[in-house]
Amino acid sequence: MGNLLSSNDFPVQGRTVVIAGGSQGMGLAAGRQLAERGADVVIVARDQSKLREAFEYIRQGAPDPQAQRFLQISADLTSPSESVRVIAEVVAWNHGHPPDIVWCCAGSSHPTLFVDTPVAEFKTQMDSNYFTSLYMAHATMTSWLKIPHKNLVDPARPASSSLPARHLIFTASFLAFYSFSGYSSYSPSKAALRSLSDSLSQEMNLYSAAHPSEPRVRVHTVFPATILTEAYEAENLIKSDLTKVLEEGDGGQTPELVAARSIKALESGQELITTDLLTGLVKRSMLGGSVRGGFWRAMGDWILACVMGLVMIFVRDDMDRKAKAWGRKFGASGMKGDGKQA
Ligand SMILES: NC(=O)C1=CN([C@@H]2O[C@H](COP(=O)(O)OP(=O)(O)OC[C@H]3O[C@@H](n4cnc5c(N)ncnc54)[C@H](OP(=O)(O)O)[C@@H]3O)[C@@H](O)[C@H]2O)C=CC1
Ligand SMILES: CCCCCCCCCCCCCCCC(=O)[C@@H](N)CO
Repeated sequence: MGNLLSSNDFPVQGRTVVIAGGSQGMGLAAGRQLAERGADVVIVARDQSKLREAFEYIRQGAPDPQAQRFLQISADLTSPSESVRVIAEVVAWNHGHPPDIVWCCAGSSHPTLFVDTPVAEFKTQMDSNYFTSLYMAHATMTSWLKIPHKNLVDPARPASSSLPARHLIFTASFLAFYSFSGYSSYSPSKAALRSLSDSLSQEMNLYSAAHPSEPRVRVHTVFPATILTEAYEAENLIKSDLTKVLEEGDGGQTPELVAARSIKALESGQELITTDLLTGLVKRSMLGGSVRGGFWRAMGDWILACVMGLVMIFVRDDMDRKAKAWGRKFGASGMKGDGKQA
């Protein structure tokens, strides 16, 4: 609430939101804030007891607990058939209607140096970060876009949809724009999400033109920097000291702040969303042909891109120097002291 009605591109009151990875961290914070805005919220994750706790926390945020509905579904989203089941359960629960908004927050990180990373982990990371989102996107898009022919020729339907748009939201990372030592198993999965997001958002033009009476589908990706969650504390236990030094310029944000800024950006219609200044700047050096959201925003991005194109040369150079100095001082493990991992 609190938004000018006319300028809100992301109305959620009375709408159904699915949050994949909604049982903790950023997904949980987003679920709670959307419930506070009047949405019906479905959370999906693997661990049942965390889901139960999260369900209660989200439900308690609802301003209208009589009217608003909530659902928890336990599923491992690295399996494509599980994503199909999740959407089918949501459709059945939602009186035969697909969800209006699907936000993919599931993911994990294993920030060890390349040769210190068990080789199986590279696939695990793609599964956990990229494929969980891709499978959810595929199941969701199928429910939205495979429209029965009879609906298309219904003369009672308006030629141009006045219904609010549907939204598919991915969660990537700062590291999708600029990666560095320690993130070789994680960053590629997040960069792939950005590429998927660009492909899908372009493809949606086809559907909005072919099915003008259906709600438009919008695709967004959020790129958080450090989020101060339990997962972040856990990743720091295996993270090399070198990686910690390289990222020490980023103080981190609470999951609540990341969720709040993401929702605000969605309300203002942004497609590639950053929630902190640093990532916003680095994004400008990497936008390429991604959607900017209007002429003036594009011009602002272009000016910042000139500046950031130069700044990133020095950012990279500085990190290269730090890595070399580290190697000379501590050897190749990336750890301080005798080079043995703690
Ligand atoms: N923390 C950070 O510093 C940053 C995180 N990110 C990204 O933001 C997102 C949220 O991060 P954060 O809040 O820290 O993460 P958390 O680990 O706190 O939460 C992850 C959520 O996803 C669920 N999940 C994980 N794997 C699966 C799976 N295979 N199937 C179903 N559910 C799954 C978890 O529940 P369960 O384990 O029970 O399944 C949990 O609900 C992630 O995609 C992360 O990569 C981006 C930038 C920085
Ligand atoms: C003006 C431009 C200056 C740029 C300086 C670069 C400073 C480094 C910021 C590092 C941020 C790292 C976030 C990682 C988040 C993440 O996804 C992981 N926590 C998951 O494992």
